[in-house]
Amino acid sequence: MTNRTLETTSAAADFVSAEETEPALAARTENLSVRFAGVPALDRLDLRLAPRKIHGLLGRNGSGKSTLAATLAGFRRPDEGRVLIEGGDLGTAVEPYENAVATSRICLIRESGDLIAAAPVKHALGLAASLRPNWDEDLAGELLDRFEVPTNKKVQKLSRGKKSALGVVLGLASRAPLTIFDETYLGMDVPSRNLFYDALLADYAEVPRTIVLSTHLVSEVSTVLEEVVILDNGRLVTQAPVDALRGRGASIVGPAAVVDDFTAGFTVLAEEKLGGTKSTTVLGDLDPALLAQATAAGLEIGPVGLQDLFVHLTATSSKGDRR
Ligand SMILES: Nc1ncnc2c1ncn2[C@@H]1O[C@H](COP(=O)(O)OP(=O)(O)OP(=O)(O)O)[C@@H](O)[C@H]1O
Repeated sequence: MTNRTLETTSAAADFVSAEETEPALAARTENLSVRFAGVPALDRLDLRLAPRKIHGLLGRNGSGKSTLAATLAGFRRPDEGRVLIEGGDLGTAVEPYENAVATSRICLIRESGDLIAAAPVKHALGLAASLRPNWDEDLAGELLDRFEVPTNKKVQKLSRGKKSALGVVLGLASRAPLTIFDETYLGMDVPSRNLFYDALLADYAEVPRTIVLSTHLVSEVSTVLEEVVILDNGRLVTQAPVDALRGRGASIVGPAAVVDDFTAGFTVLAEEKLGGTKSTTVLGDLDPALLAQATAAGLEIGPVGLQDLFVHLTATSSKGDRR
């Protein structure tokens, strides 16, 4: 056996053992409804979050993302239906609400931070270390340095961006089998958010676990996500792997007149023109004959952008009964 084969075999073995030994939780909702003063924020949701995947929870403002995140984490009791969490050392499926063991395995980081404002940052870190069974002190230190979060300051004295960064540090270093970031990183500037995405992917590769990123910054997170849940008006619009979603349409690029000719009859999601070149994003399947025709006409075909699809799906769904 060559060295290279040996290395490959050992890397594969490491991967398999990480898959088998690292804790990760699966979650599902069954007919889940949550109402505020009788108005549904979540309306009969049935969805599944597979373990060891990075899920995007996408929706426009007020679509129910935060309510779903809080209910998944056991912060809120469903009005109807249920949330079930399973896997890891939890054994069979359990409802997280008022379940101390389950909630210690779920880390929800919210924009509000849920931190004691008057306490120093190091107090928040100490509390997380005592509550989180998988807390990684070294990772926390490394991330605090990277995001330049001062640990002696009181939480309330941090800028919005540094508070968000503290949330990211707490969320990642907790290494919880189900980790949910509810738009926490939105207070961070673009370079810091990029640092977050890099840190998330690097740590996820080391300790694969179930991650949920709730956001409306769809294009920015699209390269990080494996699975997507789209909500609108408290209802599930779609749930699918990112690749499958991207296959629901295509972007066609080429000379404007040729693109217009080719895309006539398709539902157009987006159009962009630069000089004589045009890019049109369409919905629908391009069969092999059409693809061959496009290539012969000198057109370039690519997958549909997640953002274009998101805008289309939520716009269509919102035409119904808005609350
Ligand atoms: N505590 C509350 N009291 C009353 N209504 C609420 C409460 N929390 C949420 N809602 C309502 O529930 C619906 C869903 O809100 P939610 O915050 O879950 O949406 P979201 O997708 O997270 O929105 P955003 O992207 O703006 O944060 C909205 O209509 C909102 O007004």
